[in-house]
Amino acid sequence: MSLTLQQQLQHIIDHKTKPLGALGRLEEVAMQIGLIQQTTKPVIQHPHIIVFAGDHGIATTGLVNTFPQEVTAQMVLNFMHGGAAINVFCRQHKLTLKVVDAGVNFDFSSNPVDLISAKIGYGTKNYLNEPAMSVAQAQQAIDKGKAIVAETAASGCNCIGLGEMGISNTSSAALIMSAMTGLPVVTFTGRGTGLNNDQLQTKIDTLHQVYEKHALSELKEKPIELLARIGGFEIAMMAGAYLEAVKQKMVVIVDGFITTAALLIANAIFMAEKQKSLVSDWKTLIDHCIFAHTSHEAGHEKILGRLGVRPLLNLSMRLGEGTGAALAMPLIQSAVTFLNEMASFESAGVSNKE
Ligand SMILES: Cc1cc2ncn([C@H]3O[C@H](COP(=O)(O)O)[C@@H](O)[C@H]3O)c2cc1C
Ligand SMILES: O=C(O)c1cccnc1
Repeated sequence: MSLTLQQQLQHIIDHKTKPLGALGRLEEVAMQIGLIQQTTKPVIQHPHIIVFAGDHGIATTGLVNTFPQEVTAQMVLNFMHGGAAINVFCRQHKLTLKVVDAGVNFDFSSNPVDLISAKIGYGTKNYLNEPAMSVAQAQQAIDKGKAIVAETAASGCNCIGLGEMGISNTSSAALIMSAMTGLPVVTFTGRGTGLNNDQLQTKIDTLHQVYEKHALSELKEKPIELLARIGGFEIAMMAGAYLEAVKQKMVVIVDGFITTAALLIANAIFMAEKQKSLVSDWKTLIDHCIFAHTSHEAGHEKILGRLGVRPLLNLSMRLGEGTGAALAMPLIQSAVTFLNEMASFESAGVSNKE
């Protein structure tokens, strides 16, 4: 009887010159990548980090954030000039970094920078008063995210980490997690970029109000409507990016808190399409994802538990930008390298256990 791919991979891993299971989580990652690429000899080619930036209308109220909205645009320029944390880690690990203007409240046209322009609008509307965007805009952002990843795949990349920049986007992420799980919004409301206790309470009260106003508890199975009410352009674009990356059979690395919220949206879209059998040959979106790290932001651990996944790292980081994904990349490359290059007991003439 012929072995399944999973059995073949397990056999190769178990016959490397090491005690059984001694490479721990790296063995799981090697197996996962082999299954994603449907081969016993997987490769990581031209790994990319793509950072999506967008502004949030709620940021202008100061009720949920400490930093002003302008910081989003300022950080995009910092990315372009190579000075942010994500630039440093991408340079260190030889990752290609792309930055996308998904909807920043700034006109970058006079800046001669290598920025992918995909602006859906100059920031979302303030969802305390009205929906953040139209359903058409949410859909447009998803489609744009798909197109950007399709282009990246066509350039020869088969491994991608997504990152984001958008002042106040921990609030959208918290609302999405709450709507998707049915758990109270307070479970997912954290200090973001550094709120003190009083400011945190104001954020919790504000988001609770938003949750009720937009009846978010009814939108668990309407991810695009949910995005339209309280999303961000960068979150919607990342959701599209995840969908396309999985379709392209890329290895997908999930960064932190906000990127996980975008993944929840993508997964809900995926499940709806699966039910309509539009994607019958796919398994689940989550199977294609390697979770880089547990963010320090409140609730990330809980949502990861709900998804049944265990990230590779826990460094108490709470930055975003794709930094956790960039740091996980060398581990992912090591998983593939040991699978391809390590000798087996047979080839090295090393005696295996009796
Ligand atoms: C200088 C600076 C650089 C950042 N890089 C990522 N974020 C992170 O913090 C923001 C979300 O936190 P909140 O919801 O509390 O505003 C996002 O832009 C996220 O990527 C940053 C935030 C700041 C201030
Ligand atoms: O983990 C994240 O993605 C995160 C946490 C706090 C602020 N910005 C991003």
